[in-house]
Amino acid sequence: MKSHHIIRTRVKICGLTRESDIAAAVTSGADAVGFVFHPASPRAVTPEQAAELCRALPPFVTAVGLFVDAAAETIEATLDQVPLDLLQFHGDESPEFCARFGRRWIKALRMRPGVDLAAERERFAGADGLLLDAYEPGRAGGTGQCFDWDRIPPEMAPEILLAGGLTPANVAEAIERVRPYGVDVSGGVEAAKGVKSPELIFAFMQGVRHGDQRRHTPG
Ligand SMILES: O=C(O)c1ccccc1NCC(=O)[C@H](O)[C@H](O)COP(=O)(O)O
Repeated sequence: MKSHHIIRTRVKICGLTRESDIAAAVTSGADAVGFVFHPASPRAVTPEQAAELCRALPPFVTAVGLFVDAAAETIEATLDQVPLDLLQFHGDESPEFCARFGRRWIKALRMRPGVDLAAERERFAGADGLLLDAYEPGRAGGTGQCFDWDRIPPEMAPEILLAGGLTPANVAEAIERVRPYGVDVSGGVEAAKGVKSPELIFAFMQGVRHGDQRRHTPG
């Protein structure tokens, strides 16, 4: 992914399951919505459900499909049914696997101890973006946990999507400190697992706007 001089942090709301979630994300100004095609997740949707939810999406809002070490046939069958703009690979997929679907794709990297971000960035140079998420042993993602943002090399920040434990209360600080290309949230805007809260989505988007003001206010 190319580095950009960012004046507005992009936002993806992940794990939407209902049409009212889409309405809240869209009306609050989210750039992207994520559908989790990982059966073990409490936010999982079927291709049929996701196709229906995509019908509620207006132009200029990106539909992202999230997979965790899914079989190629499963992903292809999903793509046959759902008009996804972008694939998000959240498991141990290789760069070659991620690229084989002829779609734009991003790779999630879990911030396990000792992860070599420079090496991962080189390995996934063909990705359209890298999403950094918290590491919790035995869980693939959506942990609701933050990782230490100081582990992100500043020169990488304009290319990354920051995820993991973001909430309306901490997103402004995250943006000011990390200065990422975008932020990604799931649990922080939920009333219960898999049930998004319109109020929390609006509050999160307000937090992003505050963060954007702070990232451009000289120290
Ligand atoms: O949401 C899940 O349940 C999930 C399960 C397995 C892999 C990834 C999953 N979600 C990924 C995301 O929703 C986000 O990319 C990110 O992890 C943010 O989650 P959160 O910490 O809850 O904000």
